[in-house]
Formats: sequence, C-alpha cells, structure tokens
Amino acid sequence: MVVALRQGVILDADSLGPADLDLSGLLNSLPHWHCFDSTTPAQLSAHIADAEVVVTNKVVLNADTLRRHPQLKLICVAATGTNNVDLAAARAQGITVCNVVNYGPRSVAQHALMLMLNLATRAPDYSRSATNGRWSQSPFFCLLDHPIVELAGKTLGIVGYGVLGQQVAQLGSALGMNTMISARPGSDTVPAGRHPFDDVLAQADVLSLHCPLTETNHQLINARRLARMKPSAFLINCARGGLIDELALAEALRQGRLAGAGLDVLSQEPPPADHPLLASDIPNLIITPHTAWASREARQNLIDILADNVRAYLAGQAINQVG
Ligand SMILES: NC(=O)c1ccc[n+]([C@@H]2O[C@H](COP(=O)([O-])OP(=O)(O)OC[C@H]3O[C@@H](n4cnc5c(N)ncnc54)[C@H](O)[C@@H]3O)[C@@H](O)[C@H]2O)c1
Ligand SMILES: O=C(O)[C@H](O)CO
Repeated sequence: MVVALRQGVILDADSLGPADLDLSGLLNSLPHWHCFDSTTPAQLSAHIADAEVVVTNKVVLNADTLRRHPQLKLICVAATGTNNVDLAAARAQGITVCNVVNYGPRSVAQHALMLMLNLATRAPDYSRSATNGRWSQSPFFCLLDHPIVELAGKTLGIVGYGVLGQQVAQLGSALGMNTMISARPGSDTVPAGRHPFDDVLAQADVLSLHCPLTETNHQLINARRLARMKPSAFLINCARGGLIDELALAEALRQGRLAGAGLDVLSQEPPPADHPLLASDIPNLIITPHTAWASREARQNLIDILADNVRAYLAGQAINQVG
C-alpha cells in the first residue's frame, strides 16, 4: 500500500558533510524537507514537531521523545549503528526504523587496517621523532626506539562477522594474517567456522570489534577480558565506544598489559576534554574522531541508500528495517 507522507526533517545534516555530496535523490523523495545543520536536546522537540519522517545520524531519539511525537511514521538512521534510537519504543508506537547497511565497507575496513598498521609499525611515534629533532641526533642512520612487529602470520580475531567484520578479515588475509572469527560472546553454541569468544580473546594478536552496541554487550571488553588478552596484542575498535570499559583500557595500556589500541569511537562523542583515553600519558594509543565511515564515496552511498529507504517506505515496501 502506497503511503502518502509530506514532511521530513534532517536533524544533523552537517554530520554528513553535505558540501561535497549530491543530496538531490534524498531531497526529491518527499515534498517537504526541513534541513537542520544540527539539533541539540533542547531543540529536538521543536525540530520534529511537524515531521512524519525523521533522518538522524547521531541525534538521540529516546522513548520519551517518541511518545511525545505520535505523528512520527518513519525514522531513517543515517548510519549502520542504531544505538541512538530506542527501537523497542519505536516498535511499540508503530514507527518504522530503517538504517543504512553496506554503504562503506571499504572505507571502514581500510581504516581498521590503517590503525593496525600504525600500531605495528609505530608510525605515529617514528614520524614524531623525524620532525622533533630526535632522528637528526641519532648516532646512526635510523631510529630503533619502538618495537616494530609484522602482521603477517599473526592471528586476527574478529568480533562481529557482518559486512565490516568480513571486509576487515579479507584485508587481514591479504596481509597474511590468520583469521579467527568469534562466536557471539556468552553464547552456548559455537557455529561451524567460529571459535568461542574466550579463545579468540586469548589467542588474538589483533582483536578487531565489528558488532553493534546493544544492552547485552555494553563494555564487552572489560578489565577481566583485557587480562585474558596477550600483553603483545592490539585492540581495534571501529564499532562503538560503549563496547569497551575505557578506564580499564587506559590502565591496561599504561601498565603494558596490552601492547596498543586503535580506536575510531569513544563512549561519548565528541568526548569531554578530560575523557580517560585522551590523557597524554597512555602509550601506543591511536584515536581517530569517528572518521572510519567518512570517505566521500561512502557518504554518497549512504545518502543514496537513505533516499532508497524513504522511497521504499512510501511505496509500501520498507527496506533496511531494524528492530
Ligand atoms: N566507525 C565507523 O565509522 C562505523 C561505520 C559503520 C559501522 N560502524 C559500526 O559497526 C557496526 C557493524 O557494522 P556492520 O555494517 O558490519 O553491521 P552488520 O549488521 O553487517 O554486522 C554486525 C554483525 O555483528 C553480529 N553481532 C551482533 N551482536 C553481536 C555480539 N554481541 N557479538 C558478536 N557479534 C554480534 C551480527 O550477527 C552481525 O553479523 C555497526 O553496528 C556500527 O556500530 C562504525
Ligand atoms: O554506524 C555508522 O554507520 C557509523 O558509525 C557512522 O555513523
């Protein structure tokens, strides 16, 4: 059944980097769009007051907000991760929620690989030494201040073997890494081709997280699990910051109980200046500001799939539904 909707809002358009994108497909999908650069919690009610369709990248839509806006019909999350929307509340209210899957696997996987390579080669430290005068003072031709390891032959543990986990595993294999795919943590059964989560923790030289953040896996990587990892291992997180107990990770890195971490995501974004992982005394920690998804190619794909999501819903055949 065709659905006639007129009013849509985009709540945080600036977070999509719209300047270099073609938004016409999305903007033509409904008669009226109101495009807000950003939306604070205080502005949210006013911004969605007349909307039937809401596009949100990271603006939080909780149960209380949804309850106060019974006119909402469709929420399009402009991302794969949907942890900013109360899916159960949306379902109870009959609001359809769609996300965007498979828009940037190359972008995210190259980012995860970049983090691994930077940790293995200590490129950030050596680059700093090249420009801060330390190399010029070296008594010989190179510097050997930091240990360099080869990824080839090492074990790459993957937690979350969906679109991104598979793409990262493929790049790891191209480097000669042996892939170990984790079964769901806490699961009693281990599907063929998977390994118990605890075994992956203990055997991985690089552990890369690619599962969604849900209530059950909040702080999946906690102090106890960090202690099970090899002290020589690297932890990569391009999924969601809430998967890691960040205080425990900071301490494990400081105490040399983990060799390094590469994080694209933190539990609070943007992080406060005193976030525990932004301290300057943590060794071999690389943090990027949630940019893994953000190649131009991936962002354009994302906009095009968002438009498909709106059009499919209006045609009465919703796609990419979650929850
Ligand atoms: N940093 C970034 O820029 C960026 C970009 C895209 C996606 N992400 C994050 O990456 C996540 C994964 O994206 P995707 O495209 O691969 O999604 P996906 O849905 O294709 O894959 C997720 C996989 O995780 C599995 N899974 C679910 N819960 C699990 C658990 N508790 N333990 C282990 N596996 C579990 C699912 O079965 C699925 O196979 C997203 O949810 C999002 O949070 C981050
Ligand atoms: O979930 C996603 O798609 C990324 O985190 C970018 O928002």
